[in-house]
Amino acid sequence: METLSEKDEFCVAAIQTVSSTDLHENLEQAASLIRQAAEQGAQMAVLPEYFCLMGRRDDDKVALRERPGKGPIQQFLSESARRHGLWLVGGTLPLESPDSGRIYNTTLVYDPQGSQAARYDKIHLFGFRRGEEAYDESVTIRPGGSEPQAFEAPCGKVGLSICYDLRFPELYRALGETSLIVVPAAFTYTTGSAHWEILLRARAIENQCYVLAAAQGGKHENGRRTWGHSMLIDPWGDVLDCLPEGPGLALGNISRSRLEDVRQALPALRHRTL
Ligand SMILES: O=C(O)CCC(=O)C(=O)O
Repeated sequence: METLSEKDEFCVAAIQTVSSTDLHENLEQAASLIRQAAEQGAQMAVLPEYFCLMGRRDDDKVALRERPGKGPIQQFLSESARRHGLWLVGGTLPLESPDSGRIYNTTLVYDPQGSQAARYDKIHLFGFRRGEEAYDESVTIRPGGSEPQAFEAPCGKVGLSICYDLRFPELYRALGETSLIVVPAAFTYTTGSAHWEILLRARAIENQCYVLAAAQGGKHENGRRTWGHSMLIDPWGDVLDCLPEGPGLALGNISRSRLEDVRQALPALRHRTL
């Protein structure tokens, strides 16, 4: 496996979608964007939360749930990773849970051979109510256990998180030192326009690592509006690339020397006392 010490840069892409209520259509959109990412040199691609379905009803995703290791969404992810020879962070998909009527909202990661390399079940479940707008994920989603999850890739340790997790900095601290944090998301237009970029940049600055956030971004068939602004942020907190709206990619390089420069110049990680 080629590592960053042999070649300093590792190219990553955040894929932004505007997913519909149709699984087939969504997988086609994802396939085309993964291909574009590979053509542009990405060695890792991250899909957004619920890239496979933005249903009309909350429990549409429950109906789509798969058993671990079986099912069309997992097959699609594994084949896509292998076909393009890249690391694929598979946004999120619904996996069965022990609760009847509730699923896990899960990120599965595949290596360039198409083998599953990591699994993370979303821990923090989004709840929001203001005026007409209301969400309560806990009705259809069972929270994952409180163990943070990460995997090793050529760019170093990659920490996993999903959407609303972004508001809980203790999760990222619990991951330990990472080169990259990935955030598949579907932030709402309302909360995203207020908080998304600030939270992402804060996580990059305080953990002195890259943050790659792949979002849903646009007006969906089910009436929901998502904020988009998929982006790559460097360990200094600079936004390297950002896609405001619509399907597409935010792309850039992870550089080990950039990570080391920032951590050496400002050794905040070593100054922690708690
Ligand atoms: O935290 C937020 O504002 C949005 C979170 C969200 O949309 C989600 O977790 O699905």
